[in-house]
Amino acid sequence: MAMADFYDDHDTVAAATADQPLLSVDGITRVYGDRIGCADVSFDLWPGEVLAIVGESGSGKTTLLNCISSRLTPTCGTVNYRMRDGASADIYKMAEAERRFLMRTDWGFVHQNPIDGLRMTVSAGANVGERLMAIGDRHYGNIRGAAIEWLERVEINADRVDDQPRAFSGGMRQRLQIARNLVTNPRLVFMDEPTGGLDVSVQARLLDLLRGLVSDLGLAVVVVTHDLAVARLLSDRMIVMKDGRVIEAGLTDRVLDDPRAPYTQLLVSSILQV
Ligand SMILES: Nc1ncnc2c1ncn2[C@@H]1O[C@H](COP(=O)(O)OP(=O)(O)OP(=O)(O)O)[C@@H](O)[C@H]1O
Repeated sequence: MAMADFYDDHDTVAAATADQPLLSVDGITRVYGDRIGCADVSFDLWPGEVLAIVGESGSGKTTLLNCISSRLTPTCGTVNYRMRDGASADIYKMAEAERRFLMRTDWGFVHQNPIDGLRMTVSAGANVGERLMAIGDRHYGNIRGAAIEWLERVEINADRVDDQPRAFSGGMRQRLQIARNLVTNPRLVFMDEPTGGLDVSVQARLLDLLRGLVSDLGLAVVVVTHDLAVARLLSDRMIVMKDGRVIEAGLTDRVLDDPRAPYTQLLVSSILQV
């Protein structure tokens, strides 16, 4: 497929496939030797839907996120993604180049630590512009213009465009990482503890910004968090993991207001007591 054709007919296809899942995860299991990372996880993610994966440390959240975002090959199970042309593709049967293209364009991945998702020794503008170049944009003026527009959208002053992220605060770096991910207009963004490691007031501002962007752009998101407040604010639906397995799933408000599994009840009540 020619890069320039990538976004053509997007709206037509999006309308035609709105009643089909964007991502279908079926029986995903990943073991590390005899240790279970995650076991037999299945769910569908719909276009524009935000799904939170919650659970305590070691419950398998990151393993699952990496398996469904093609960063870690599962031991068994399948992940099917509905491409922009409407066809469903098994992400582990794609050619490597096709998968990499998908990750640079239609998907985003926001790491907990912005250092893992940014290039620290190139300018903020280049960090954002680089993703546009990956989809074939070669016009310097356009790229710089889009980068500045995105910096402003994530509340970074345009006059910081030539600064390197090394000179940014933790919150600014995380917002820059978000801009870098969103500039290609992805349909699906994976986030691993996007507000972890930040001060509480910085977290609140970032969450607010993320919530606005997700809703304005109609993004589908899978967000891993151990923080139920993040799940409450961002997600429509959530799955609760324990020892690598899903022990409860449902609409976020339902799970948090009326948890059914004893473990979820414990999680929820421990937060309420804080
Ligand atoms: N590379 C690895 N090698 C061996 N075991 C691993 C590896 N990565 C994860 N595990 C194990 O898999 C299980 C799930 O870990 P995982 O990191 O997915 O959990 P998590 O819920 O994301 O935890 P955290 O919130 O602390 O990041 C744990 O028992 C962990 O020790």
